[in-house]
Amino acid sequence: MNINTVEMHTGGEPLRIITDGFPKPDGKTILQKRRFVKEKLDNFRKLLMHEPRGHYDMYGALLVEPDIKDADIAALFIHNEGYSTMCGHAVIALGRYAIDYGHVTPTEPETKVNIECPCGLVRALVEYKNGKSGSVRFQSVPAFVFATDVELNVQGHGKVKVDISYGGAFYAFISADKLGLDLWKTPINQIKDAATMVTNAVKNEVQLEHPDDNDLAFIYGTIVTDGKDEYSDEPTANICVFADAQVDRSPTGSGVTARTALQYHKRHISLNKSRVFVNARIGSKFSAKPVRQTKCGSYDAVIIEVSGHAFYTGKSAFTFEEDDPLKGGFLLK
Ligand SMILES: O=C(O)[C@H]1NCC[C@@H]1O
Repeated sequence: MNINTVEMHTGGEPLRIITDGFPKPDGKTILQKRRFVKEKLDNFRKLLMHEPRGHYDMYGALLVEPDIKDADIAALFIHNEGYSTMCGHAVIALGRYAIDYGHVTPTEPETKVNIECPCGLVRALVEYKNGKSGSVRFQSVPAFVFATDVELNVQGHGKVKVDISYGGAFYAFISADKLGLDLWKTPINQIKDAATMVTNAVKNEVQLEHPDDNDLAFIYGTIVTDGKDEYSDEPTANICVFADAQVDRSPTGSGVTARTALQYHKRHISLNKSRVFVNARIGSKFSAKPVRQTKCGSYDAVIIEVSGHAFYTGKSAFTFEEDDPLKGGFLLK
């Protein structure tokens, strides 16, 4: 058995695009396909995300058949623990990939690439000049604030308040100082542990819901911020800890979507005003702006546009030997 991939990164966050060799999932809709892979093919995720072929913080996209008429490609998102519903850094990479690998015919100066994600259809525009794809901007699914000032009992931190917002996935938001952390100086493992305690508290104490599908209603991660949510021309920093204590090397596209929706809700930013978001440790940047108000069920929602740039890092042809005692992969925690 061989599995071939195209390797990219967006702001330092890896993306392993699985192009062939992965079994075709059953299911009509993308959420049915996501459920099928999660329940019946999860061993393949571990092969490709875990060691020795991957690592604790690996991230991947499995290309599947689209089921939305306007979609050019469709992808499931995989990581160290399972399957996310949205991945902005992956959308930025897949925008380039779709053009460069012939899924979409390029047009200058920008090419439309519609990407079906588990959360819905994400519309990307890929810069294309002189025969080369470049930066990508995408408009995500409706983003909305689920709740603000939610008081939680967080292990090791007592009572803390978080905001919870949806940007294709649900995130808890808290500024680093509220956890006694310094976004730039605190050892990353301490930030990771604290953020994970916040995520666990949300899991234990908050019943999330999403108007479209219950499969979307789970807390994906916690984003620790610099607290600078009032609009400024200066970048604002954050660190996203998601899945099983995985740390995003990018500013987190779905997280920036949710954070911008939160800033818009709090009147810290207005429509078509762009803000720069930076990963506090890597320095990689995305920009984001609210573009129009909408609804998501009964929630007041907003469409957010996120921009960034992805790069190719290689191709892989993975092989597997039946008598390999570690052929299933492993994670060192
Ligand atoms: O950029 C994003 O949205 C993704 N990066 C890793 C965690 C999220 O899925």
